[in-house]
Amino acid sequence: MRTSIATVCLSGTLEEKMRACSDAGFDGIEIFEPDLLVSPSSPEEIRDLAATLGLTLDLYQPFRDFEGVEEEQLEENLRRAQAKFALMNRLGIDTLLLCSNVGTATINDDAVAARQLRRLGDTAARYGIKVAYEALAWGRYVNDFEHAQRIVDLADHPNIGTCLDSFHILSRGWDPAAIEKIPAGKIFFVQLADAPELSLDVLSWSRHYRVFPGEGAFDLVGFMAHLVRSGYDGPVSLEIFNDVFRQTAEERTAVDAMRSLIWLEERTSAYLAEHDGGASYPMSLATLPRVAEPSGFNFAEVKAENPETVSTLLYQLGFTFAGRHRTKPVQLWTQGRARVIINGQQARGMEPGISALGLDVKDPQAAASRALQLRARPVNRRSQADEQVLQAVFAPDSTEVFLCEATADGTAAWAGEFSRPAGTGGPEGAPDAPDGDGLAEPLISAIDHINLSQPWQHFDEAVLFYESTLSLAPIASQEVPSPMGLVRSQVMRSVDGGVRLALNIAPLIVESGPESGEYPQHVAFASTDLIATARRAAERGLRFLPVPANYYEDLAARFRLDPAFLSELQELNLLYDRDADGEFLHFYTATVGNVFFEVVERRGSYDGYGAPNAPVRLASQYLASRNDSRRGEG
Ligand SMILES: O=C(O)c1ccc(O)c(O)c1
Ligand SMILES: [Mg+2]
Repeated sequence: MRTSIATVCLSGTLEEKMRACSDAGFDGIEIFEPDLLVSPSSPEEIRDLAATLGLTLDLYQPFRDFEGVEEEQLEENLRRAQAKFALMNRLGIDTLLLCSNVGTATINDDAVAARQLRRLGDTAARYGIKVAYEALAWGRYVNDFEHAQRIVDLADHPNIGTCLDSFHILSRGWDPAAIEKIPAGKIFFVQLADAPELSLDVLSWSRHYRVFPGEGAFDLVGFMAHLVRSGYDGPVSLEIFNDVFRQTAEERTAVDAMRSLIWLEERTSAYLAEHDGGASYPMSLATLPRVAEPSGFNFAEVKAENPETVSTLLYQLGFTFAGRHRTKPVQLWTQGRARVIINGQQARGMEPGISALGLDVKDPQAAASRALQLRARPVNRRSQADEQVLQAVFAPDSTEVFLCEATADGTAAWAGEFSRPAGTGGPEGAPDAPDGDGLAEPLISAIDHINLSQPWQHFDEAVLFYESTLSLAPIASQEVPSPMGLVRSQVMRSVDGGVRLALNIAPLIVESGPESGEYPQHVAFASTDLIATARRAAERGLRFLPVPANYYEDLAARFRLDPAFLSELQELNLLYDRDADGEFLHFYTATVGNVFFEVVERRGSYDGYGAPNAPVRLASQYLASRNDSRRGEG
């Protein structure tokens, strides 16, 4: 598949955009006319730069408001087109995008539009140029790709064909299956865009909210399948009008864009293999190493200059100090299959915070290879010759994601690098935890989920990253009110729930709030007996996140709870939720730096995260941080 991207997707100058597209690995670009008009480079210089960068110049766009006009206006439009054809000859671009008329059309007659397009085709032919006619979703008379195709058919000119744009087709609800009926030779260009579901006029939706494939709600795999079946084999180009992308560093957006196309190509290939058997088509689709979804969390890592700020909480939650790393200032704390690494390296002056997570995968090499092919940035951590070489990549928010080998017995292959000298207690400053706590089974069995706050600008990118590189699927997102703003929460999970990541857009109060990316994040542990876990933690002096009495009055009103149970919840600052599938009990620790912990117990088949309780947590944390900063001032 030949990949292309419109320069309108990116920030920067035309020259910067071109370099970013080349670096990200695109085959070609569409030049968006306003980008050329403001460039100090001549058309010839742009042509040379493209050649140097190894980019093809696939399309010049957009040409507007041509057809369906009175005769006098048509002559004017042809003159205007001729000037652009001459310019395109200098650029070395052979295809022009013509949008269906949104402004000057006064004649609603396909025969007239077709006749006028034929005249345009005659002029274009003299310059060796093809015109790709695109039905804009808000076109005056032509807003449906099948209608545009009928006009192209009527025009019946070798230099007049169609441009298909997934946004205009899917936003209007047109059936993309009709693409298969268009003769491949008549599809001159294809543009792709995804978009979130919004109730908005199509023009505003298109100009501000388009996103890369996989970041929105459109079925682009289905769209691509129809396109491939049509026999089309030209460029597949991204055309994303998005306010955020236009403000983001162009290198970053170009990588996000490339990832979306690589992923879409793979998905389309898999879809066609499943639905069309061995059929072969002119467009060849590249695939990636197929990897199974991760089966669980291998570890969570917290960076902390003073490890005891974090290890104290872990001890109170019943974790055991499992040892110190042979060569680094790194501690391992475990309970059941839950492992938390406290990393003191390069942590000077930093608030404690989640720095890495490990996922259990079947084949770490294959998983890493897939992630790298999807343009993930590799993490290069120095390791000794006799240590496990761990595969890791950076998530968009810079969290390091380690791809670890899943073991049948739930042990970690790297754990042997940690040891606890015999006869010694816990690490200095942290209380020791007696092994096993005298219990047959640990109360905490595993990491249930990890919650990462995302800078709002990179939220869509993060969703696509986790879906494409790690095969986690997004479930419907939720909005939770907090005193600092609405928090959008998007859970990405494996099918069996072994891995659950909750991505939150961190609300920001610009003057006094935490910096983006420093909003507290948390690790949630699964307990088999939440009340016992909480009692032990209380005995060990845990600072629970306080829950207001109003909450428990509301609980009593909503659920008929046994009064003794209710007062036990209240006494321990526990939260409660129930749905048709089961019950959910949970509590939160106080926050240290930028991290806190949660413990959850799922009863029955409860599969959520206690969303109705999230506002309580956010408000309580807000209050606690206010009090902390007031104490700091006094
Ligand atoms: O919003 C527009 O004007 C516009 C221009 C060119 C396109 O290809 C398109 O899809 C939209
Ligand atoms: Mg378009």
